[in-house]
Amino acid sequence: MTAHDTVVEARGLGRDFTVSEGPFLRRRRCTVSAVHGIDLTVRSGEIVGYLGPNGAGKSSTMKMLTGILTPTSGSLRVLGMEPSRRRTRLARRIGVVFGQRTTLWWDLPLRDSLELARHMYRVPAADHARRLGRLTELLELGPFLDTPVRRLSLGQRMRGDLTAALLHGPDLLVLDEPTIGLDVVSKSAIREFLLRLNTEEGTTILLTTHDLGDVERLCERVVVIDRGSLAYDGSLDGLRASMPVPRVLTVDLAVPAPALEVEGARCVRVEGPRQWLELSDNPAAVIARVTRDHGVTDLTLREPDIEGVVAALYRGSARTGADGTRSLSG
Ligand SMILES: Nc1ncnc2c1ncn2[C@@H]1O[C@H](COP(=O)(O)OP(=O)(O)OP(=O)(O)O)[C@@H](O)[C@H]1O
Repeated sequence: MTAHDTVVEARGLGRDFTVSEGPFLRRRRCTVSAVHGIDLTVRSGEIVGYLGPNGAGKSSTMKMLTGILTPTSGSLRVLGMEPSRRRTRLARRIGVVFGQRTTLWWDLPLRDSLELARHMYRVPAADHARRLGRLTELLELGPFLDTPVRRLSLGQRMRGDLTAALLHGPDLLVLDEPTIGLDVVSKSAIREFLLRLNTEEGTTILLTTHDLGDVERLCERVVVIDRGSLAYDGSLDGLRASMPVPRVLTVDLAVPAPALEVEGARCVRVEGPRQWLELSDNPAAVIARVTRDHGVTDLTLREPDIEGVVAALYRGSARTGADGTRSLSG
């Protein structure tokens, strides 16, 4: 596969659901449009974050990409195949991990679960042994390969699920919230592993996440979807620049004081000795001013999380990014 191969090609992709609404006996059938008019091209070797608020249509898109759901409009090709018609063939070339579900057998040792995955994907024994050896090393599975899955921690289970999804050497890895519920160390281990997988094996990765840390560490490109349609496709910096969401500095004063007046900041909340300042200047300059003029016991700087950025996008402040990224109003 060359670097310019297209892995995902969606044009005008849509999925409607028919649902019953209203009180009993007066129920009406109506159509919910979960996804509509999505144009998306993902090229080989990219890591793309697919972001959006709850109910935006992320899972529905992922299910169409993996062939679980059939689109109701538009066209979709994944690795040159129409997913819903070539689900089994496609499954041999993609890996899928849903962070909140496991594909591992609860009562079996991890090693046996992975052996079953080998049979499901019909991976030759020698290939399996080679890949399992490599993944065991990279994901440090050794200490718990013989532990039943039900006794694994969430972080260990996620490493097991990633291994199961990668043993057949897929070209595309689809991840739904891969770090949800994990502690900081486990999150970091998973992110570093995914980066290595991408750079060393060229695996294309498409992931949904609500964690800005995942996006910042992994995704050069983010695609934002809201209310079923594409809202942004470009870099994270471009997204941030196109809608500045203020950073907030929390200041703990030695003694309670009225709202601080500091150049480059605006006090938005006071609670006893603690104050929250929205910054319009660079944080270092504001921190220098605050500590020069006031007795401060602690300072915390909070970056806007991805939900905040996405929410701002839908308060109508989106513009076209300076780096050529685009944003469409939803
Ligand atoms: N099987 C279904 N039947 C009816 N409506 C559905 C079905 N699946 C999804 N929807 C609706 O489609 C819309 C998009 O849902 P989807 O699960 O794709 O969003 P999401 O972005 O993945 O949300 P979350 O972040 O909460 O998982 C929602 O309004 C949801 O209620």
